[in-house]
Amino acid sequence: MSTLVIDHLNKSYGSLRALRDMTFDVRAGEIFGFVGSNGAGKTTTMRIMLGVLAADSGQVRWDGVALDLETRRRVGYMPEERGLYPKMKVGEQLAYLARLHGMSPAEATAATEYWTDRLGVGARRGDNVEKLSLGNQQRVQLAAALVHSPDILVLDEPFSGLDPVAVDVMSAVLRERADAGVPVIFSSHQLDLVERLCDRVGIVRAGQMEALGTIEELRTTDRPRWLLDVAADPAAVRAWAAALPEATASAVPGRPGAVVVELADDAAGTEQRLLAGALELGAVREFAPVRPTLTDLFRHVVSAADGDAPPPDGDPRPGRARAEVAA
Ligand SMILES: Nc1ncnc2c1ncn2[C@@H]1O[C@H](COP(=O)(O)OP(=O)(O)OP(=O)(O)O)[C@@H](O)[C@H]1O
Repeated sequence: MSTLVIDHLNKSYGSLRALRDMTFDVRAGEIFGFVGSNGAGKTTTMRIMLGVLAADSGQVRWDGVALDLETRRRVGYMPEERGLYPKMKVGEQLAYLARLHGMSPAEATAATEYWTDRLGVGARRGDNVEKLSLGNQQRVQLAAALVHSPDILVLDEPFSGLDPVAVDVMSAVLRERADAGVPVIFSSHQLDLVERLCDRVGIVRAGQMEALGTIEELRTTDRPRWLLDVAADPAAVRAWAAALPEATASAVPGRPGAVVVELADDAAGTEQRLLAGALELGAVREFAPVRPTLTDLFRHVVSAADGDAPPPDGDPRPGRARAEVAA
């Protein structure tokens, strides 16, 4: 099984450093979610992966070998700027793209029919692309990325503008391709979707990979947070929580008897002592770990940001979440 390795990519546009040692990998059979704020460098990275843009330094390898023209023909790419010919018929266009990738006319026709049907635009094969709604054009664009049975999938915001049914179809297709051993990477700002779909996630900021890992790894913290809802005088609960040693407490809006306590460490039994302390105040209505969502993690990573400006060299960026640091 082959891994796609993005190895220390650097890229500047004039004086703007768009990528700074961008490093991660996408493994065969996984769906990798590539997230980051606007201008963080996702499209630049993907364009370099496709060879439509050259890196200043660094390399993209597949199966241990630098991506060459031949390997790039085996990539299914969905560019952010999209790339369909508006005045060409959907079916003809897809068959043409399949032929460009070396399929026979019969194979190209069969693949075109399969993917347009699968993506719900089979009835539009005879229409010019420009006649389709934006969402349907997007489905055709995904068909264009898939029609030649690629060994690698690189998709720039494939879900933007899709209705929920199309999102489900697209999600199922990506999972199916990954299950067939294809490394799949896509960028998205729809973090709930990324959280649901991806095996691993990379959060990019200012051209650099800031946090990398499974959602589970990224959510794991050495400062666990617990929600406590106690049937007692809210002021007493808050005072008790504020006085806890080595912990930070915050109120929960709309829930007077509840507090969220962030523990200083995850030493065994700490949370049980917390619970025991709360029980001395009154009956505990709820006691549960508070786990960050991908959106929380994203905010945390990106909150250190000041627009697109890269951090100064050596800046430790307090609080950065990094489950796995790419070598
Ligand atoms: N052709 C270009 N010339 C000059 N600057 C560019 C060019 N392309 C991108 N940039 C800049 O490089 C940085 C990275 O842009 P990129 O498009 O890779 O970000 P992105 O993460 O894909 O953003 P978005 O989520 O908004 O699509 C941005 O500051 C952008 O303005």
